Amino acid sequence: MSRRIQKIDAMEILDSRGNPTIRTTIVLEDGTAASAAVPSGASTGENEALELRDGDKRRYGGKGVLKAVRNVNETIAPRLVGMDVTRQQEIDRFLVELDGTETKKKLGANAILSVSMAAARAAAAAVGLPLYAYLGGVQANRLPVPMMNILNGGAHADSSVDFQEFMVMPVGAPTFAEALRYGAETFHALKAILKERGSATAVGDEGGFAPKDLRSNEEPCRLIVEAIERAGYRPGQDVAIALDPAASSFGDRGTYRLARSGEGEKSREEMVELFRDWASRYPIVSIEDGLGENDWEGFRMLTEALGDKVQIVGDDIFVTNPRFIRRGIAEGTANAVLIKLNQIGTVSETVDAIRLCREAGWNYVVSHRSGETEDAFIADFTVAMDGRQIKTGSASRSERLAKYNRLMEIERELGPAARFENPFRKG
Ligand SMILES: C=C(OP(=O)(O)O)C(=O)O
Ligand SMILES: [Mg+2]
Repeated sequence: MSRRIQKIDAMEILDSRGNPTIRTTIVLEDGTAASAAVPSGASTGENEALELRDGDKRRYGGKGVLKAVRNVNETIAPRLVGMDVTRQQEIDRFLVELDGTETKKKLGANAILSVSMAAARAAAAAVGLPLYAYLGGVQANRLPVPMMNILNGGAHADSSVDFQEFMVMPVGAPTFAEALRYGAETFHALKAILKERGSATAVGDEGGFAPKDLRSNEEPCRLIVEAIERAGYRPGQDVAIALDPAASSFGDRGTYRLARSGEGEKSREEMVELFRDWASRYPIVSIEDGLGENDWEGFRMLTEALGDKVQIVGDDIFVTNPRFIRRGIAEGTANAVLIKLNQIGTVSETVDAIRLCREAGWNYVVSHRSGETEDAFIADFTVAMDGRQIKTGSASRSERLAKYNRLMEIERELGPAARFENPFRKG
């Protein structure tokens, strides 16, 4: 059966914020067809690969992606037709070279990634394997612990907190499906607590609650501990807390302005002290982007202060780019990397970023974007990469549940071979 590419067809679709994004379908000579859709961030890192948008204000306020669609259909497609779709690295290298820019700004990282992901999916279908097994081989049998964002702030909601994400991690669950249940029950308990207080229970972009009446950035931690207990779990042992303040959105280079909560300005030293204090009082196991994307010194200080107890994750600072991750490893900037395929723009380069983490003994967390689609690629990708953590929103909003539900399906499919364990347990 021929695994050669016969046709590539991209189109504009909408993401979970109602903004345009791109979906590409690859059809092989043997008739196999597979599609992939690309997500989009709101609190993007300044060094991310470029998401090409039309800029025509008459369509979606300039956010259309027809140029990216055209780049796939008119520039990429004719050159890839006839190629063996299982040659992922060759396809990705070809796409990178065809673009020829550092940030993929010529063709657009959204255009390029849609082809790269669709190729992986078409190849998996052609060889008759689930995507996780195709990309990960026989060892791809570990399910990740979900990081479920149950309270939203910052760039993802009009709530009264500056910090973007307050997540629960069911680290004590025995299986992925049980972890999801612990997380969903904690989400429901938090809803009940917010209702009792008279707070709003509408949700933000990633499906976490977004109340406007919280008076500090710390209050969500207190409420979440209460929710964990009310759901019948032990804070820290069964369900822990992970944070993504996304600090670049409220400061950088050493000064942080906590305006929404009215907590005022903080230096990098004060931010590090805040996290040290919180980590001593709450069951916090992971802090992502506690400092801004250019505050390498602040990151290093936080890692020095807490890195032996808490996972320090770099998102905006590393942008899934091996160049920045290498610097981080050399300088002790963090001990983990957030992995987002569209920050770098091809499947192969994302795998390279993960390989670097593994070699350095760093953790890595595969992540959704705040503007998502129903595409569950990252669920399979996480299992393929033996990723032990996935961050993909709360237990509400179907674009987030598409990933969690796919992981339940994978766990069921793997049967007794499925593994699941607390990524922070020592020894
Ligand atoms: C998922 C995130 O948000 P966005 O997609 O808006 O960058 C994040 O900051 O980790
Ligand atoms: Mg982040």
